[in-house]
Amino acid sequence: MPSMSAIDTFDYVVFGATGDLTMRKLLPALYHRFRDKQIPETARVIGAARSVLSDDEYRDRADKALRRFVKPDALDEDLIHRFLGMIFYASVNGAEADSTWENMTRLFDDSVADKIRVFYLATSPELYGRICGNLAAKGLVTESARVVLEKPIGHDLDSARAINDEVGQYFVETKIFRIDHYLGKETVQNLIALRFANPVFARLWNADAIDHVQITAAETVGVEGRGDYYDHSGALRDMIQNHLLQVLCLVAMEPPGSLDADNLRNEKLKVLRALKPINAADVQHVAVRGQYGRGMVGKEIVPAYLEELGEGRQSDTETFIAIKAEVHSWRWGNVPFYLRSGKRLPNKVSEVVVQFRETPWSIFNTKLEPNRLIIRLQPEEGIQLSIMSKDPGPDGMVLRPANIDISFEKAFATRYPDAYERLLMDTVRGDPVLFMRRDEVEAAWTWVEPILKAWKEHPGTPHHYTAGSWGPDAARTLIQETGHVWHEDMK
Ligand SMILES: NC(=O)C1=CN([C@@H]2O[C@H](COP(=O)(O)OP(=O)(O)OC[C@H]3O[C@@H](n4cnc5c(N)ncnc54)[C@H](OP(=O)(O)O)[C@@H]3O)[C@@H](O)[C@H]2O)C=CC1
Ligand SMILES: O=C1O[C@H](COP(=O)(O)O)[C@@H](O)[C@H](O)[C@H]1O
Repeated sequence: MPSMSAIDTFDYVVFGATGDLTMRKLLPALYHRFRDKQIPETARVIGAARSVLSDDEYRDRADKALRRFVKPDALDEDLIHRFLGMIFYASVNGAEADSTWENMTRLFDDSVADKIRVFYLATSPELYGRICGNLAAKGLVTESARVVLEKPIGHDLDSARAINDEVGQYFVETKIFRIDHYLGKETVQNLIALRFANPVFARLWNADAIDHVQITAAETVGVEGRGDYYDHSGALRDMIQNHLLQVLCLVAMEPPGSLDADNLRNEKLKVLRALKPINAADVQHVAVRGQYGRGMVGKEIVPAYLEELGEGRQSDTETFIAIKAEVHSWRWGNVPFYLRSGKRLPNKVSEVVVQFRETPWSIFNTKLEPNRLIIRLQPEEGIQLSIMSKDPGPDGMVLRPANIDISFEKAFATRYPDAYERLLMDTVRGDPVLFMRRDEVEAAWTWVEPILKAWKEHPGTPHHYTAGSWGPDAARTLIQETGHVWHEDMK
């Protein structure tokens, strides 16, 4: 995979330039790359949205966003000033052919034909096809142009296919970058290193040695200002269909022949296609959905989901989900993969827990805990291996679990770039290895679709959980049925 070396100059056009994602993630990511001298000063960032703003008015918003979302120690007045000078704004409705496209096209009048041009679509996905069609009709899609599609790609399999078909009319697959920011996280990429650069794990990575795997993405936040989007989406679409399934793929895939994009993505695709299909009758046994009520996260009393949505709103959208998945392959036999994600949980933590099988026989009086490999994706990125160890002392062979603990922060003493920094640079480089191919996205939708359908046909109320707890009791029961416990309950 490529390193963070200087990249060629480019024009980066962001549709959705006034939105939350651009302000919170994209502009800070570009600023950081500029600060590290990766982006040349001849590059341009062109914001596009319907709001009518001058370049300076938009720069003013960008300035505020940087001061709010970049850590103070990375803010430098001279750098900010120079970075803002690279930003332009075009007021245009990307979905309308007869909108004010001249605001954008004039910015390219003098542009060199082969300058790299990236169109990043940070709008609602229903607009992707129309925006691409209009870009093509206005002559903006040059040989060196590529398009970045934010997740979610669609709302279900049909809409994902429709978006892929539409965008595919204007960009060939190799020029389409479907972003899943989890793949840009250093620790998620490190799963590949852990598995394929360390034979000690490689030889144990199968059903003979592994009892089960837990993949958790827990958040303390609620839906913040994104209630309208979230209520239409829910945790299954928002987190499982993309981020957690991508992590599962990296944990479960066979070794790719190389790190070439298609080799890697072919292996991930095989995992998605090997997931045991969930039929309608199974849904209630393998998937638990929950919605948070009022509670306490840390020291803060927080409102219920319905209160956050707004007065009088009713909703059966899930803010928590736990699923038992199985990968039907020789390697994984009957190893359950438990996936779990939720908002308003006690801690912000994303992790993979690989629990190994118990010893076949014990010569000790102490109960032996199974070995566990905990890959902490965020925060406090690192790896922990819990092993049974002799308790020091004269009392004989008393054993207790102890941890081999690697903190990446201590081991590598470096700043962890935000996932978007890496991914945005890859879109300029034209490197698709950390982006989802069309068939992967559609395979992921194919797997989650029966759950979505079952919930639609039998709406029911999601299980209640109190904000600040680890989700509904039913999630505990789901995993206990196969004799397992969630990681936080093991302690
Ligand atoms: N926010 C986040 O943390 C994440 C967001 N995403 C995805 O990114 C996308 C954007 O999310 P977010 O920033 O939160 O959304 P927002 O609602 O905050 O922003 C939407 C943006 O799109 C612009 N817009 C809407 N319609 C048009 C149009 N017809 N032509 C041009 N611009 C338009 C809006 O500006 P205006 O009204 O001025 O046109 C605004 O800038 C969504 O697909 C979301 O699911 C994915 C992961 C995380
Ligand atoms: O894509 C999304 O991810 C975030 C969680 O990302 P993380 O990097 O903080 O783990 C989630 O809050 C949001 O709802 C979802 O759309």
